[in-house]
Amino acid sequence: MAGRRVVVVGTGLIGTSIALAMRERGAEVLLTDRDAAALSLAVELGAGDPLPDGGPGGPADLAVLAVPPAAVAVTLLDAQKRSLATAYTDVASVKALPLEQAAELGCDLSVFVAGHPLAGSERSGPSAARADLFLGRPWALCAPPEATPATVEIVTALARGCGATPVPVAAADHDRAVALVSHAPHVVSAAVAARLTGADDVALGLSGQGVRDVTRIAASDPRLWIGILSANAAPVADVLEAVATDLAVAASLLRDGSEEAATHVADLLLRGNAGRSRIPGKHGGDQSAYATVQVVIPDRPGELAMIFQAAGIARVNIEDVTIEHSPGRPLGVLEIAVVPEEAERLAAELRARGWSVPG
Ligand SMILES: NC(=O)C1=CN([C@@H]2O[C@H](COP(=O)(O)OP(=O)(O)OC[C@H]3O[C@@H](n4cnc5c(N)ncnc54)[C@H](O)[C@@H]3O)[C@@H](O)[C@H]2O)C=CC1
Ligand SMILES: O=C(O)C(=O)Cc1ccc(O)cc1
Repeated sequence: MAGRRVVVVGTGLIGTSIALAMRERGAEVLLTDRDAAALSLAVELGAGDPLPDGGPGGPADLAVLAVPPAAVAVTLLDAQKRSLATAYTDVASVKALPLEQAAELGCDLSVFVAGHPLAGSERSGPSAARADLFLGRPWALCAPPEATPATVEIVTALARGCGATPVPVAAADHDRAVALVSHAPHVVSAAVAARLTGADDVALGLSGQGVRDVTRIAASDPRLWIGILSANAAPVADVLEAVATDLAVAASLLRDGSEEAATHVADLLLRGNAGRSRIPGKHGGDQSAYATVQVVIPDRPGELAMIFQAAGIARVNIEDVTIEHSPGRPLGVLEIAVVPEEAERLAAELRARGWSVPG
C-alpha cells in the first residue's frame, strides 16, 4: 500500500490499528470520526492526518469504514456521495445485514468489498490500537457479485498490508461461522462473568486463571456488542441454544450424582477437549502439531529475554508462548510451543543454562 492514499472513517480500536499499519507500509492516511476526542487521539498516536472538511481533494485509493455494524451502510452511502475514494471496505463483525442495507440504500456495490479482520480486543477506542494487531490473523472478505476486480485487489492488499491472511467467504457463511467462533462465545463469557456480580470476597479472592480466561471478552463494550449480536441474531441464537442444552444436561447429571451420570458429564468434557484442539494455532496450523516445553521462571527483569536468547542459540524457533503466573509467588511457568523435533534440544539448552525444565 506504499504511496496509496487511504481514508479511515471511525478511529476506534480497529480503524486506528489499520491506520497505524498502513502508515508503517508507507500509505498516506486521512482520518475522520464523529467523536472529536477519538479523532484527535488517533492523530496524536501517529495514525494519520485529519480528513479536511472539504474531503481528501480528489478520491483516495481506498476508504475503510471502521464503524459499528449498524452504521456501515449509511456511512458507505455518505462516503460515496462525498466521493471519498475509488474503492471502499468495512471491518464490521457481521456481513450479511450491512450488505443488504447498503443495497437497499442504493450504494454502489461494484466498488465495495466487505471485510472483517478476525483480531481485536476487549478494549475499545484508539488508545488500545496497535499496528501489529492483525499479524497472522484471518481477514474475511465478502465481495458482492458486482464488485470489480480492482476493488477486490485493493481490499485484499489492505488485509495483506496489515499482515493478515485474506479469506474470501460468502456473507451468510461468514455470519454462521463467526456466530460459532466469536459471537456465541461472547455471550457465554458474559453469562459466566454475570454470575460474579453477586460473588462474595472469598469467591473473588480465590479467582484463578481459568475464570480470567473465560471472562476476558466479557469486559468488552456492551454498546458495540449488542449491535453485533442483534445483526447476527438467528445464527447466534442457534449456537446458544445448543450450548444451553449441553449446560442443562450437565446440571441435571450432576444433581443425579450417580457414577453413570458422571461418565456422561465426562463425555462433555472430552468433547470440549476435542473441540478446543481443533482451534488452529499460529499461521492457521494445527495447535496439537506443536510440543510444549515448560520452564519455571523467577519473576525478575530480563528473564524472558534470556530464555528467548537461549532458544535462538539452540536454533529453536518459538511458535507460541504463554505464561502461567503463580498468584502471590515470585514464580511463573513459561510454556513454549515448538515443533516436536526441537523440544528436546530446547529443554537441554535451558537446563544447561540453569533453568528448571520439568519432565
Ligand atoms: N472490537 C473488536 O475487537 C473488533 C471489532 N470489529 C468491528 O470493527 C468496528 C469498529 O469496532 P471498534 O474499533 O472495536 O469500535 P470502537 O468503539 O473502538 O470504534 C468505533 C469508532 O467509530 C466511531 N463511529 C461510530 N459511528 C460513526 C459514524 N457514523 N461516523 C464516524 N465515526 C463513527 C466511534 O466514534 C468510534 O470512535 C465494528 O464494526 C466492529 O464490529 C472487528 C474486529 C474486531
Ligand atoms: O478479544 C478477542 O479475543 C476477540 O476475539 C476480539 C474480536 C471481537 C470482535 C470481532 O469481530 C473479532 C475479534
